[in-house]
Amino acid sequence: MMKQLPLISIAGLRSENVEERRKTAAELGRACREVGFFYAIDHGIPRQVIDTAFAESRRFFALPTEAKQALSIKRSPHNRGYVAMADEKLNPESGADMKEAFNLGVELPEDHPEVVAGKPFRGVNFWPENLPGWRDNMLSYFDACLELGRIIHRGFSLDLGVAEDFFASHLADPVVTMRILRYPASAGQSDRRDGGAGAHTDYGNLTLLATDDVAGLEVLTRQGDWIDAPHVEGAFVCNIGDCLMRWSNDTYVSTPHRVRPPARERYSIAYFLEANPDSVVDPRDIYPDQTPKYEPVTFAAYLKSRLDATYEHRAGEKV
Ligand SMILES: O=C(O)CCC(=O)C(=O)O
Ligand SMILES: [Fe+2]
Repeated sequence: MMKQLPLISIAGLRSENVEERRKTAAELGRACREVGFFYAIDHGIPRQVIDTAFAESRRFFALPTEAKQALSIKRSPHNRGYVAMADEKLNPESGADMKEAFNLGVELPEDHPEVVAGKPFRGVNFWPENLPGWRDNMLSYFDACLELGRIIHRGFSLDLGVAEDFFASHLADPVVTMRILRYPASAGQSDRRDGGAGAHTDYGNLTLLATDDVAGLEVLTRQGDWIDAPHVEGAFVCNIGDCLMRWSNDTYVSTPHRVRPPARERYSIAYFLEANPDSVVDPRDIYPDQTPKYEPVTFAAYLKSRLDATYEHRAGEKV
């Protein structure tokens, strides 16, 4: 039985030498086919950028409730803003998630033509007031993750046998959801194993998750066992989302995971790298000779269908 997730040094993906890149890509590929999760070390994002993002996250969640509610996701048709405790059910068949979250997307100015046109997922970010430096620090983390996510996709391309830059155009102007998360201490009150975040798969291509040292995340292996995904110093927990599973005609797997109510207050930052809204996700582009298991779909249409199922406040919305 698989007891722990694979740990992969991804420094080789930045090598000039294609053989080095291929070697790392093959390791990634194995993990993505077998469990859909891996720890990435030697990822190149400075520790200080990550530590600062966590410090800023604490600063945000410590704001008074009214200040957070003023930035509510319910005011954004673009999946940005604050999600209050118990407002989300990642597993609709289970209870509400005991967590609060704040979502950021790609930073766009108010006068950006796609923002003006009201294009789905192309809205402005909500920024908290009176937190000097917060925006810049969060955007530094955001940009570092975007670069890392693109590099990991080059590894996926090498492994899947398409051109190394296959995903580059699909990630040129992508939808990204970066979400800072806070799970309150459960104080032994909840015996729901999924009380922090209900069992779910992620929606996009690749998730880069940074955790603090409080345990909670669990992953369902293909053999049907829930295993712990403990914090590993200096590593991102990376996982494949449903969109990449679909794109790769189920070659890579998107794996259910959940967060149990933590013993102590827990913070994490999930970075969901998705695709350009207009990118057509078509398995035939990767495997022209296989029978496609899925119809082509634009990324935006796909994401909308998934979000509508997760949030009651979105029910019946156009975007
Ligand atoms: O907080 C975590 O460790 C995981 C969060 C997660 O799976 C998600 O937000 O999709
Ligand atoms: Fe997740």
